[in-house]
Amino acid sequence: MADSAFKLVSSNRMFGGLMALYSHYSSVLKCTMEFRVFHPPTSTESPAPASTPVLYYLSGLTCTSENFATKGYAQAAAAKAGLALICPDTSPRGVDLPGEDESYDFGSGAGFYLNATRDPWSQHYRMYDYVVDELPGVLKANFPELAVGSKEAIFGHSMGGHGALVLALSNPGRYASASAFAPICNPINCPWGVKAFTGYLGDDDKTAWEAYDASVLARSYAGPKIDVLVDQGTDDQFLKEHQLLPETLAAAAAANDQLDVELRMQDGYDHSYYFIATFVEDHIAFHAKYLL
Ligand SMILES: N[C@@H](CCC(=O)N[C@@H](CSC=O)C(=O)NCC(=O)O)C(=O)O
Repeated sequence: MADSAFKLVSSNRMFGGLMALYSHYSSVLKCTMEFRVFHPPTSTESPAPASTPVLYYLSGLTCTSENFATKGYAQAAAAKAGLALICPDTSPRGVDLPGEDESYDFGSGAGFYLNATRDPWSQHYRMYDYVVDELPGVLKANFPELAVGSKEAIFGHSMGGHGALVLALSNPGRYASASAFAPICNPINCPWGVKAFTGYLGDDDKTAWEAYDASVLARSYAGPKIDVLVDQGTDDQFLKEHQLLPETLAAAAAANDQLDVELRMQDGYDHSYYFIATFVEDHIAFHAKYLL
């Protein structure tokens, strides 16, 4: 086994809080993983047990935990609101599976926040369990001031928006709110999703895919009422390529009273971190309403 110790890799003071990078051995993914945490000033200055609400951010294809930390512009708003931002990586790393690094939309950097059932991927690619269970356990053990398990919300971008919506809708009551920037809303019907789900889950039983499709989950969601905010740029190349399908999610949610999805079409914005940075403050304020 690789070095299993939980470690602080680096830390920088930012807006009165701390932007930190950690590493640990994941027994779910069977590899060493990195994740970043923005600790707001309230949590570094007066760390009362379970007092700091936690907002998970799931990144998109090709990302690590770094993209959002360096290009998301979320820390000022999170510092002001007193929310901790948790940024996991997007896949297992360095596990050396054949074909893992051949394409940007499958394998490394493209874990799709699911539990693979097909060999060899099922040995390592279990990002759903990692984000829902293992990582919160690591946070709880190392940062007692974080309100893990009591005040949590989730958001993400593109593949990470898909992850945020799926995790929120398949764990009713766990996350106080969910939001997304340009999420993949109906992966069972888009090229990215079909490729990933075929590889990770196989195509013998496509009903198994539905557990990881936000639009399917939105139709049947029966948990406590949850509000969801989605921002989508109108000039997003992947929207035009029918990878994102926000209209399918909106239609599914419209038929379900337990779910309030606000889909905001943002004129002229693309799929990039410039778009995310523009609206991230709105998303932090949205989650703060439910977490504070
Ligand atoms: N072909 C491109 C596609 C990668 C890309 O655009 N990734 C997006 C997320 S797309 C859906 O999950 C991203 O966030 N990229 C990182 C960034 O910092 O912009 C490529 O390989 O670059």
